[in-house]
Amino acid sequence: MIDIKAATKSFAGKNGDFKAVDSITLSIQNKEIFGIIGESGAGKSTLMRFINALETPDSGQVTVDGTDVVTLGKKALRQHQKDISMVFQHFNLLSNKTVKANIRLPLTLHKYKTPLSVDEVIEFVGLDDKRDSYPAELSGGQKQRVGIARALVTRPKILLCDEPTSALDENTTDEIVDVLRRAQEEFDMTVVIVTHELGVIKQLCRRAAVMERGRLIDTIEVNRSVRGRPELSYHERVLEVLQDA
Ligand SMILES: Nc1ncnc2c1ncn2[C@@H]1O[C@H](COP(=O)(O)OP(=O)(O)OP(=O)(O)O)[C@@H](O)[C@H]1O
Repeated sequence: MIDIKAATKSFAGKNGDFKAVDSITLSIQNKEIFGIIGESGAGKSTLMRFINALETPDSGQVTVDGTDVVTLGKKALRQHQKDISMVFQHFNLLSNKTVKANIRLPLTLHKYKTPLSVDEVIEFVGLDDKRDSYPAELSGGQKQRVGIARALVTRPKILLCDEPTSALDENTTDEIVDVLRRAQEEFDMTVVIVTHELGVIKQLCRRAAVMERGRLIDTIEVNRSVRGRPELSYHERVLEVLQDA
């Protein structure tokens, strides 16, 4: 589905150019939930942004669904980007629009072949009672549900999530992880998730790439038999961590 071959991207740094992504080769399968992990600045977001061509590698190939996305013309690029949605760390909601209007926004910007209905995605993310609220009236978890609903409404083939839970507390993180897992199953998407939170990878992904200073240092099969325990309450987690139970 997604094939990245020897992709490299340099940026200008204080001490001259440096490679934010350094000759990375990676395949992500259709309908997979794939994780990209690494410390801040490792190049995770840049690598993920190759997929929807928000960044273009200086050299190497990025192929999505058989199409080389590096060389696409304007029209084909727009079509490619319409098949891909993003979920952001800080939600990127418009504060002067209601939940419903935020979710509808992509449909007002472009024509999509088979969009979902706004009501359907609002129900899917569990925000029926908040449809007329404004972002300032929502919790962080609710804001991210809006972000996910907005991403789903166009019925994307690929969902790119950039630190989707990093602004959330642990229990809310588990709820959002659950929404993302259900979304992948229900809407049959390939999901790529960039995060530095290992627990999120463990709960969601079958495989994960580990990046360090622009390089792919490992691709790991995640052992999901010992997944996190989202059923624990906040108090139980506090006891588990602080008392090492
Ligand atoms: N447009 C840009 N111009 C210059 N430098 C950039 C640009 N985009 C990213 N970088 C630099 O490239 C490196 C990798 O950035 P990237 O955002 O891909 O890392 P990351 O692993 O996602 O880190 P974080 O979790 O902090 O976002 C960083 O040093 C960053 O400052």
